[in-house]
Amino acid sequence: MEKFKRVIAIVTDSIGIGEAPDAAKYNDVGADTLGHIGDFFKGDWALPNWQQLGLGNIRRDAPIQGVEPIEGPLGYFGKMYEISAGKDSMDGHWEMMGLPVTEPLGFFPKGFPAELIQKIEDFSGRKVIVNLPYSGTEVIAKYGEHQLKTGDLIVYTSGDSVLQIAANTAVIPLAELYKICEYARSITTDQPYRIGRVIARPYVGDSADTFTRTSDRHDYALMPNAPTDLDRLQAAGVPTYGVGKINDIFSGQGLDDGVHTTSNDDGMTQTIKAVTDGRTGFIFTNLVDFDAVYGHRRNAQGDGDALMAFDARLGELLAIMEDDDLLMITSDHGNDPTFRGTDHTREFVPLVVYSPGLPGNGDLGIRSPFADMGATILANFGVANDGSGQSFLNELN
Ligand SMILES: O=P(O)(O)O[C@@H]1C[C@H](O)[C@@H](CO)O1
Ligand SMILES: [Mn+2]
Ligand SMILES: [Mn+2]
Repeated sequence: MEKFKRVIAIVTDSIGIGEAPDAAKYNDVGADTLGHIGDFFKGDWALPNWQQLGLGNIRRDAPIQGVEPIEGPLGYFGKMYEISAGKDSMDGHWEMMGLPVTEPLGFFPKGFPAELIQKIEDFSGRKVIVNLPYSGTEVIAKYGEHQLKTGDLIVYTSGDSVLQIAANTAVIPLAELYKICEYARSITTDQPYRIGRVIARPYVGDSADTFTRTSDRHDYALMPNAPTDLDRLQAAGVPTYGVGKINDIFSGQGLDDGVHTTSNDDGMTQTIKAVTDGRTGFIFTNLVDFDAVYGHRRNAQGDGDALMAFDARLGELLAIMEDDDLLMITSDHGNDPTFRGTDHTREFVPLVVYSPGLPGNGDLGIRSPFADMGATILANFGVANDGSGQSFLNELN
């Protein structure tokens, strides 16, 4: 008999809480997404709902300005660090679900090999330009007008294992962009090109200062190369529901159902709706704006504002939770908006767990790998795990 009839896990994508133990390997020493956003606001910001659950209690030693530790938080608090080789969304989410990505994927800091580019050109009948690591907003600002004239494909990458294709839908219709991405995905699943994600990046606009990316982004992740905790839950008859890009990240594997979202706000609306609709089992939500709209744009103001907007919606969710609901809030990697470059940052991620039916005020300590989260969800539903994580269900007392 499960302890909780419904477990909700919300991933605040890219909200790290300080450099990870192996940050030096990624040249990310000093990264601290939440701490540096707090510094940017000089403490003049607040996340009252998340703080009352215990977010500020994770960092007693170096408090986040504006989100200090409190006496008697309502939830359980801790932080996790990952063992996956990459610091990307796919690695982080798969590891949460018991499948760390320890075998390094293809990274192309100097651009993709000519033979790979040639295949994409032959398939699409379009020339490929750029083929370098780039910020996705800067690359369309710089090459978008060229693309409008020529219909060339803008291919670029980043510090992650990603192959991104940006296309103005006025000259490359969305359906064609998806077809090209699906082809690119099909030729990049095995070494030496085993790439974590192919990402379709549609945008609109007729000049460099009006180009705007749309929410029709689509991430084509690798298929999980082994069962995840989602598969184990599904096989045990526990309903699994994905909100936001969860479905893309797992290529739908292990998910009964799901809903695409257009923003963090939509993501919280859909999560709250899943509760009011009476969905039970595991509800897995990703809120991507912190990463895609603010983190990669090094926009600390926007990131902080988005966190405060999330916190307000979190208050609505807390108000409708019942004693047999369990909520987990965590992240998949960092993306410090005050840090050099525009890539993710290798950080600890916060872990806050709450149920109205639990006394709270518990320290979950420092955990690794992220798979402890999935192991806890499996334990709640009485489903055997594969041993990659340790459940903390019994610490929720
Ligand atoms: O197009 P942008 O710069 O937003 O691309 C970022 C870089 C990451 O690899 C990718 C996935 O998170 O988004
Ligand atoms: Mn992410
Ligand atoms: Mn990202």
